Amino acid sequence: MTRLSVNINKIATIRNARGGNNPNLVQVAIDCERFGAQGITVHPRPDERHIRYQDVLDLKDVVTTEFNIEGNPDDRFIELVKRVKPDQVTLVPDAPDAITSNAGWDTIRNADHLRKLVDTFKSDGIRVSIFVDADERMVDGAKAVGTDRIELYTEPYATHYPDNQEAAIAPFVRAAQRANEIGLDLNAGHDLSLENLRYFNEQIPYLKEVSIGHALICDALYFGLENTIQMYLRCLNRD
Ligand SMILES: CC(=O)[C@@H](O)[C@H](O)COP(=O)(O)O
Ligand SMILES: NCC(=O)COP(=O)(O)O
Repeated sequence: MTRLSVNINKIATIRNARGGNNPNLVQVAIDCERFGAQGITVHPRPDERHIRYQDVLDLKDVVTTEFNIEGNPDDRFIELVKRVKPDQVTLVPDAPDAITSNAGWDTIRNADHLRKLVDTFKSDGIRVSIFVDADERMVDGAKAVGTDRIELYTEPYATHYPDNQEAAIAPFVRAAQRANEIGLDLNAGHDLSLENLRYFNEQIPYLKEVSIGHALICDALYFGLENTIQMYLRCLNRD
């Protein structure tokens, strides 16, 4: 079964637009779980343009499914994650000024750095996932630094899916097979949507979890949050 973790960054974006507490991020997280989400993902960024560090502390007390914190492991992020002790931390190499995540780690060039990070989080009992492109060398590099999981960066899949599904999925199938062969569990995320999710999940049987934010929150404007989460869950149902 592939689990759906709802990324609530965009809820914080809307809240921050007016400076108050509407929508209430904590209540939305509780409601996402009530509507069927099997995890909550947040991606605090140094400028706190959506998720604030305080939000992560507040969410720790209410998330009852899987809590996944994603981000670039600078000192403040490391301290936050070690304080909150979520179920999973996903390490993402995004620059502070990036509009959104735009690449996976070079797990070979950054091996020493990643190994230390993996050790520090695992020593606190936090599962570690490393964000990587669909490249078997990067998958092998992730395994070598001791991570529990990888998250495949799916933006290239989402971009090419409308033109050629088979070509778009091919590198992801190869990377997923490699991860499975060497005993790495597999997550995926970025720009997954109602259009492209079902095919991705069908083609990659080893998938443990997808984290989805942008498209899901956009869809919720039309279909409502409960309906939308149920629609995404149906895309993940392989029966
Ligand atoms: C790692 C990843 O792909 C997502 O966390 C994505 O970066 C969402 O972040 P934003 O909501 O800031 O775009
Ligand atoms: N890890 C990916 C994520 O959390 C959500 O990415 P997106 O759906 O907002 O592109």
